[in-house]
Amino acid sequence: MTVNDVLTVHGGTPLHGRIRVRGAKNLVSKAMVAALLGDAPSRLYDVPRIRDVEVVRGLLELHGVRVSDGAEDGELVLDPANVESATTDEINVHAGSSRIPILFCGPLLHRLGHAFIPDLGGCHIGPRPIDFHIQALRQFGAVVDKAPEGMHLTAPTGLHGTKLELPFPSVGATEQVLLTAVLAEGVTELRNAAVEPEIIDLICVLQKMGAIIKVHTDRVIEIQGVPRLGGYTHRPIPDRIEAASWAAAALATGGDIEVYGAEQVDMMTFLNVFRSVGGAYEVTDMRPPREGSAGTEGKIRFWHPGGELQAVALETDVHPGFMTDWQQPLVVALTQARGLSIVHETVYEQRLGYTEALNSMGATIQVYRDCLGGTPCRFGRRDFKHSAVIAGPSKLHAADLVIPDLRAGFSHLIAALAAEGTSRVYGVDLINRGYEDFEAKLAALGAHAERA
Ligand SMILES: CC(=O)N[C@H]1[C@@H](OP(=O)(O)OP(=O)(O)OC[C@H]2O[C@@H](n3ccc(=O)[nH]c3=O)[C@H](O)[C@@H]2O)O[C@H](CO)[C@@H](O)[C@@H]1O
Ligand SMILES: C=C(OP(=O)(O)O)C(=O)O
Repeated sequence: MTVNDVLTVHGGTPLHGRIRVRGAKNLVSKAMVAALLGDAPSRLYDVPRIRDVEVVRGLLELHGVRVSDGAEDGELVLDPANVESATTDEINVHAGSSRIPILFCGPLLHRLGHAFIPDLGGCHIGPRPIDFHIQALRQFGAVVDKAPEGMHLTAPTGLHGTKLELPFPSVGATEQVLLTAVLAEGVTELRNAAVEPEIIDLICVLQKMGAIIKVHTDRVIEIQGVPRLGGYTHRPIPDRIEAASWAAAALATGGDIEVYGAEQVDMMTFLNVFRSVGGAYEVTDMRPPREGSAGTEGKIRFWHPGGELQAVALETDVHPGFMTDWQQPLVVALTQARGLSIVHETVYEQRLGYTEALNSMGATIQVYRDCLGGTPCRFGRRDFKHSAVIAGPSKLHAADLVIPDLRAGFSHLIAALAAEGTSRVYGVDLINRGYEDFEAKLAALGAHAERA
């Protein structure tokens, strides 16, 4: 953290105005990796300027992919004509910066026959093992060696389709299988796959490149390996996590925010909870251009309609459940709801640590080891405080806060904006990992915040 990595936030002003979300962090970075699999350039639109994109761009360039900006703002052209090896030292510059490097395994094995993967970064919200990834890669025929400096992989006899079943519908492991299976010889069947909208969008990207992928019911995905893939041209799904984060900010501060680019279909579960808490929203669909009239972009307007917010019980879950990344920002709004809200976090075992900071601002949140909900969960009767009871409404007051991870960071920011007085939020640069231009957006919404 640098001395300048601090935001002074003067709270108590409702956020009002409009912002725009671009391509989803959790799709864009994977689509960029997918470009490695093609033998022709790919074109990706609406790429946000966020840290994870910079990391993936750096790693691709180290491996010989020419990445250039296209004519449109946010357009990237990725040319994999000269894929080449990079040294472990060069790659390790990106150690600890993102989770995406693990997805380079399959594409690099296909293109180079070997791969080196640095230690992963990402949010500290539990141990986040990669055992499903390694097990899957081994089943495809990869030899995986873990070393102190990172992970080395080879594929002495190539990669071959296989039958897999994930112990939990992991997003990353499903992507790992997709990015490996598309060029593997033969058929791959993946059971208990994740089916998040970002996964479906990645499948669309791969299909545009020439892949054959069937999504069956009951979380089964079948991939028919093909001998070659071309490039793609793709406009990604919008960032539903960022959209929900601004929605939570509108509710917590008593404000009114129009989120351009937000799409209802990917946010249905969030919208139901938002309405149950007492938030109001209005969906305006995108209008395609017609003869004589320009098209208009879709948006969702989120606002606090006045009156009291109501407590809710919610459980985070894999899609189509309530997404775990929506949890932290929404909990800030729940501190303003009357009654006892219950949150059962079933995806990550340690994603409630940030509630201590909210308590230091006047919230009343108690965390429990028990499962406070009916969704079967891997963390019950173990030493993980993964359920929370939030008693509200609480008057929040200013505090000094240190940002622990991306979504908790955004929730600290919302809490500081909702609180009376002036807070200092340390480590705000972490928020750039997943929220494009968040300081400019805050200013556009009328927030009073300045660096240091
Ligand atoms: C870059 C990206 O897209 N990040 C998203 C992705 O993370 P990521 O892909 O890392 O999340 P996973 O879906 O893989 O993780 C879900 C759960 O499975 C466990 N697990 C996962 C892999 C494994 O090999 N072993 C294992 O035990 C994890 O510890 C976690 O408890 O999906 C998460 C769940 O929607 C989101 O919160 C993250 O924003
Ligand atoms: C957990 C998250 O991301 P990552 O997997 O990149 O750490 C997130 O975006 O909230």
